[in-house]
Amino acid sequence: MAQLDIVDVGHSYTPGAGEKQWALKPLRLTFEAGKTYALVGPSGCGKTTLLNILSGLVKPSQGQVLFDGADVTALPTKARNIAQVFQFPVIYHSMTVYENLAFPLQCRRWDKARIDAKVHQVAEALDLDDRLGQPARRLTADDKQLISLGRGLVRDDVAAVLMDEPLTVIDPQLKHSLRRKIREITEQFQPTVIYVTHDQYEAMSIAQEVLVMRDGQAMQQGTPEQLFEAPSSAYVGYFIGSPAMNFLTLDRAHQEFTLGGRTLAVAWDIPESTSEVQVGIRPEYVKVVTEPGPNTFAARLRGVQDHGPQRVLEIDVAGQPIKAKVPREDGVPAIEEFLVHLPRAKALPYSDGYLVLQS
Ligand SMILES: Nc1ncnc2c1ncn2[C@@H]1O[C@H](COP(=O)(O)OP(=O)(O)OP(=O)(O)O)[C@@H](O)[C@H]1O
Repeated sequence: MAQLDIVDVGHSYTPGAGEKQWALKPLRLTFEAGKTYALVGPSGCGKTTLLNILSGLVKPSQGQVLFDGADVTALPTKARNIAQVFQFPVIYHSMTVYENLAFPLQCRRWDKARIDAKVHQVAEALDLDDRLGQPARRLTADDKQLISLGRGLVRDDVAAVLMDEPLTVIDPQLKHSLRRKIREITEQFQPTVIYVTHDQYEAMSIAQEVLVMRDGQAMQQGTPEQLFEAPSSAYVGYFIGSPAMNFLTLDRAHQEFTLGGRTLAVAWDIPESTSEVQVGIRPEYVKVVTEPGPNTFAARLRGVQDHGPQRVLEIDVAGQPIKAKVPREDGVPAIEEFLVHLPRAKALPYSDGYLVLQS
């Protein structure tokens, strides 16, 4: 498995049209060997373009693609030694499940015993071991896609496994277990995986690192925890997490920040020249409390959404709408006006849509 580096890679499908036409704005990225990465973002943000640049399907307008330090930018897909899994299963219907999994290894002239051991290992990980003798054409679309995944993961000599929305055809009921299976398999076999999805849950549950994209730009790369706890922009705060992160506009006098006339006790040091400051706080950290104290603010209940084991309270604080995600057993505040606590450690400063970094 290889480390993949993107060095000042940018791409425009309309060469010569200028910067505004970038499908992928020039960027530098490193995908470390043996890790699983998700590229996530809305339709048209450049995920597939980046994946296709890695696979060699698209030659970038500028920059270099390195596999373990070797420049592969000019190499075609076939010469890059990668495995690809697409939205729809790519399998041989005339072959059995076993033959489908063994085929890429036979092509690489592995000996029979080694192929047999590997096929059984991967089939077991995918829960396909009881169906190895079945003709692949008889399988459901879900199981066919499992074989596609298996074929991608069976070769441990590939530089990387590139997956483009591989769970699109999967029954929603099965998606959850398949995500878990992909996570288990990648932990077991440790391939370098680049996984494209527009679904934040999929990205956060499968990948060790997630790259959030917007308009051909990498907005933030980090672990699921980093993206949740410290979004570097309001965009990432909105895109990751459900409901989205709350943003409340503050009044300020030098380094004193207030909300509806009450002080928000935070240890921020924000330049005076910084325009409008907002506090960003995840709905999970907004707590309904009964006793006034530091960082408690008067709140008014506007509505309640039922999210199964949790409830989302729609609240007004100082005339601004926010949401609180609370365990179901906490119940709904019995009165329309109550207090919410915004914990200092979870309150982050934003200005002009970006996190204001603290020294
Ligand atoms: N072959 C192409 N020719 C011209 N423009 C293209 C081509 N492929 C993609 N684009 C444009 O490049 C931009 C990025 O598209 P890309 O397919 O990489 O995004 P994406 O995030 O993968 O979206 P989706 O999830 O819809 O596939 C979009 O504006 C798209 O319209």
